[in-house]
Amino acid sequence: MSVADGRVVSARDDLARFNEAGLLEAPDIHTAQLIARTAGERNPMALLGAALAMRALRAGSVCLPIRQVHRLAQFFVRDADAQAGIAPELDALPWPGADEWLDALAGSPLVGDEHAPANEHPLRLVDEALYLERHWQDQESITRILLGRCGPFPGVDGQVLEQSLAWGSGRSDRRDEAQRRAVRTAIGARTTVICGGPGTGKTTTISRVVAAARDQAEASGTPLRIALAAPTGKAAARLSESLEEHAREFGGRAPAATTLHRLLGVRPDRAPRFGPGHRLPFDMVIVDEMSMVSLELMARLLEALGPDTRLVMVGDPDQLTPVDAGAVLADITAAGLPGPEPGLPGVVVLDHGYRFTSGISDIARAIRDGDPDRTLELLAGTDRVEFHDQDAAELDLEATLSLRTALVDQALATTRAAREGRAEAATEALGAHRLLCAHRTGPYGVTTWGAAAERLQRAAAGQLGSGAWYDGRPLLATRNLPELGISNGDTGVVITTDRGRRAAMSNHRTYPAYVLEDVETMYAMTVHKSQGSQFDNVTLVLPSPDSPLLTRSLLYTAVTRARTGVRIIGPAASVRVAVTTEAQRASGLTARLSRAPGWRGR
Ligand SMILES: Nc1ncnc2c1ncn2[C@@H]1O[C@H](COP(=O)(O)OP(=O)(O)OP(=O)(O)O)[C@@H](O)[C@H]1O
Repeated sequence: MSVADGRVVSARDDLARFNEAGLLEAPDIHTAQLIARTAGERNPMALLGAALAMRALRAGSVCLPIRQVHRLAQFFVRDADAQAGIAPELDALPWPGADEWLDALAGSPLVGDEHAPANEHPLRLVDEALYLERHWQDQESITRILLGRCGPFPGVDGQVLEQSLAWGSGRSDRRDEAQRRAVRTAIGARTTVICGGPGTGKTTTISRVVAAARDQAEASGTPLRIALAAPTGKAAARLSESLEEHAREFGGRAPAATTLHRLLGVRPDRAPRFGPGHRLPFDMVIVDEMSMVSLELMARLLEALGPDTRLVMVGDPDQLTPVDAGAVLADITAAGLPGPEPGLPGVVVLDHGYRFTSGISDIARAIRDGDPDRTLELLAGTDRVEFHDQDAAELDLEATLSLRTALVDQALATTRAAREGRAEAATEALGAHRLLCAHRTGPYGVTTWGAAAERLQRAAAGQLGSGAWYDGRPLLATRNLPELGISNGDTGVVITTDRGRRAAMSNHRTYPAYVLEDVETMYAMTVHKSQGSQFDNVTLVLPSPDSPLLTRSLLYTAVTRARTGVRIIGPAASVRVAVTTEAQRASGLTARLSRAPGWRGR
């Protein structure tokens, strides 16, 4: 068996065709062949199912729904093809008929059914979808635990809760009502989801939930046992920082947020420290940025929670999904979590934007609604929004005055602050504008656009030397450096201080060059990397309409990174494709929850 140019030489017949088309890659085929050999399975349809289930997982799907495999397979793209904007040609491939394929899978020794004992088969076919056993078990675990966690949390002091909810009275604002409902549910229910776009008051609401939980603890004479967590170090740091800002308003300090991995004590090659046999010792666990939590992490989190711990999940289900398989926030939201009492659902939606200029939130809404005409109409006629309806690869940066000006102004402001050693001013100037690309490489990618922006900005700011540590150099951390308090995705600027050249990072600390190994120069970044950050102005480079990376959540995430201004470069056809393409992440979670007796109608 050998691999040449990503082609698996031993892949026979159908598998070879799917491999050549770029749909299946070496790990998918090798794993499928290995498990088939172990079980003595030779049916090519079973092998193809197994290999595609592996592939689906790498594309973020928890299972392979056999009747929708064609739709899902649009997203099974080799990374190099995706970056080059090449979509797979699905029609030319020898797809088995769905009925025949399902029969072959049901009869295969590789595949168990819904009632098969755990771990007896490597795969499982349930509701016409093929799962890898481990992911089926995670999905079942989530379903079972969530079902047991619906409804009211016992022992809530209703009178104290009413007092906690009495903020803003006198200048009461109807828009606060959703936030009040969120706090009421978070305190009164075992499980709550609070969702909303950027600036809808999610963090404000978290701090109010913490204050209300503290009121409950004080009333019962017990200490407050609360944990705050997020899926990434950067998101955890950002949450801690925002809560600190709110602390004055609500009295007392919120506990520092940590990563979910750290909270659970996730260890390589061993079960996490906290799990079914050793539960987390909290009355409440609040998880922010839930849209980035995978199926597997969600299963581990729920398994570590006892019935006496409330869970509050906060996030924006319309944002890009996690790197690993699953889209649990969107799935649970779609299933409609039951709340603590009739008329009070477990999912609370915050839909008033407090931070955006209304133009950007209108565009975000049109994208979220999947309305390409309205999106294009708003892009053309909204203040502080620019739409360059053209192929971005043909754009002349020098001749595009508004973008050129934005880049030059940013370089001058960043460099001036850097030379004067003003760390905060330098990082602020860096955040005044961000160039975002959907692709990493190629004519629409970060490498091309970052290089063009670098040439322009360095020339404008007079940074012509060849050394890496020049004033104003924008930085991006590419790894978590917990000992330095730096998270993967943190940005910064090289500045001159009386202690020499240092990196002023977005965590408000400065570091000497020699301690920072895993940082890159950042003149542009991918939309994925930008998730969880906001900038005053954003320029988004869209690829051509045939790019398999163009999806609604990508465009929504990019546009909602901007606080005040958005510029989009790309043809209208690409906007249309993005708005109308929902990224497909197959999962059975919504269906299993919705179907469970007692889920709805509680
Ligand atoms: N009820 C309210 N009345 C007035 N201002 C509010 C209210 N809720 C939030 N804000 C303000 O709106 C801004 C955004 O709030 P917040 O940071 O809580 O939103 P968010 O949803 O967490 O945003 P992001 O997703 O970007 O983190 C803040 O300046 C906050 O003070």
